[in-house]
Amino acid sequence: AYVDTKDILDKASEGYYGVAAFNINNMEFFHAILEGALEKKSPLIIETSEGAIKYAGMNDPYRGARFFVNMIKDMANTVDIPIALHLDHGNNFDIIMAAIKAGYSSVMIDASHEVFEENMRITKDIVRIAHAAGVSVEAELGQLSGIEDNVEAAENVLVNVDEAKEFCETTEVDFFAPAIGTSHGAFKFKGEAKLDYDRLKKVKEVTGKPLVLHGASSVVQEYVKIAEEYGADFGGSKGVPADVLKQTVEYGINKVNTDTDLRIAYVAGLREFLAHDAKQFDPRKYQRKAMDYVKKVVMERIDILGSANKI
Ligand SMILES: O=C(COP(=O)(O)O)N(O)CCCOP(=O)(O)O
Ligand SMILES: [Zn+2]
Repeated sequence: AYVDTKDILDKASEGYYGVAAFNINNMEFFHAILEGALEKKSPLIIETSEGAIKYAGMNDPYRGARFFVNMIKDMANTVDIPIALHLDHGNNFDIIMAAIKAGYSSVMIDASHEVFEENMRITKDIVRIAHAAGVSVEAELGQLSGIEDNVEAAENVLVNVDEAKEFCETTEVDFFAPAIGTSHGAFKFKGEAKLDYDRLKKVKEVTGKPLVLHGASSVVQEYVKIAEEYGADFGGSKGVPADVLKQTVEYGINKVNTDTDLRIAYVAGLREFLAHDAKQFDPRKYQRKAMDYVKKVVMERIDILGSANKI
């Protein structure tokens, strides 16, 4: 069934387990993810960034938003796991409105690069509009290093616990993303993967909200190696280890954003298949291994986060 993201995350917060939010840009990733979630009987959050919506809509965001809603809502209403569709890193007002109008379950307003008061003001406005339309809202405090909402953030700015308390009370966001040391992409840490667990625990205590971890991919070396065997160069790649991920769930993380792990698994499968089969040109065949690797990563992640059989 097609559900509100808030419903999935309130249950996860109650039960102290994590639900992965998988990013997609096309049909094949959606199918591979869905196969995995169905096999694990896990609730499923599908999310699309503004880039994904522009990509699917051939630069018409409302068309892109409708494409994803039609594909996902229709499928969701024919299967018996709860599925929500979330706008990830909403930054552009028109794209947030397009997602709400098209029928997304929830939207993220990411004004985390603004000063605190401004982030709060903008978020409060979006919450009012989204709630009036029955759509739940995510927002973020602090910054992940690397590219975020098209803004180059030089280094990590960790969430301030007192600000988090005031922010969540004032804006009434439904779920909240505290920056605790992760970053987007495949090169998250120079040295050891260290997250600020103490800060996370305090944010959970003072906000009581379902919490979101951005930049949560583990950068699974099994697939990095396969991709590199067939020509990829992912040297120096490092993600959030599974045991660290489990710790964050124990301290209150409930939505776990995962994009890079799926991208690496897919490109590993594609490279491997094409290196061994010089004759195949049917996209339903030459993408299958790539989709199988994505499905495997999805199922492994569901086991790590504890959302199997939680439907
Ligand atoms: O937090 C994450 C993913 O983190 P990951 O890189 O660790 O998978 N996300 O919000 C995914 C952001 C994807 O944006 P874009 O489509 O513009 O590349
Ligand atoms: Zn993110």
